[in-house]
Amino acid sequence: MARDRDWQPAALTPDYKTTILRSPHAPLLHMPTALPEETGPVFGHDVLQPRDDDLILNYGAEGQAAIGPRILVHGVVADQNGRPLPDTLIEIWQANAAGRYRHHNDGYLAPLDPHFGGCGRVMTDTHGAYTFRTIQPGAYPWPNGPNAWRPAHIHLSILGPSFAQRLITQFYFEGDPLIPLCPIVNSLGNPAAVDRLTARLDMDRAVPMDMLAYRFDITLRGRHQTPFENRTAGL
Ligand SMILES: O=C(O)c1ccc(O)c(O)c1
Repeated sequence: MARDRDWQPAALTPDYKTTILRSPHAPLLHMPTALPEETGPVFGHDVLQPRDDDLILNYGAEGQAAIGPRILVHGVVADQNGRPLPDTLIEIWQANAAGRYRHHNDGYLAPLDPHFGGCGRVMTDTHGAYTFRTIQPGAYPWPNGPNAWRPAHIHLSILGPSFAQRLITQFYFEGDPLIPLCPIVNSLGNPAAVDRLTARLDMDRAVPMDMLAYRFDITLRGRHQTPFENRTAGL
């Protein structure tokens, strides 16, 4: 099924300032893929380490949990026909509870957490389902305007069976008042597309006395497809 480019964020959205310089200024070229991109490399369960799906514990010293609200995130990855996709690699990266990334380019004054790395990986199971544990990220300021703040979000990369099959996106948390103020969110022209990037509180999967749960389903292509992050929408 062809990608619906009107559903995806436009590459040039001037309110999101970095798109002005980096969006394509010439018409896109169609580059058909060939066997090398369509057949590999194949990622298997052997790429995962035991705590890759547990961002609460996978970075700190043994037994030291990261600081912040503990959450479980889960969902199903499905294709354009709603068929669940097993053995799909999901990579995760995010800021810590204070809104700071463990990255040398992040100069925000909020502290790093010595026990939080902010990266993880998980494979979908035979039912296309995934689950990981993490810390709810904080909102953070960014240099898009005098007082611009990103809503709390978690980045995901979903890799299909070959390199050319990749969806990179970021999801938000239901009820966050910063969502409608964000120019990156608003580069999605359609409220239904914003809805597709909003994880829902899921009390059925919350773990009593431990953590809340959020559900975020991912659909590749089709009418209800999960939108890309703006910076990859041109791909
Ligand atoms: O592309 C950017 O400029 C940009 C800035 C801040 C973010 O949180 C982000 O996801 C992208």
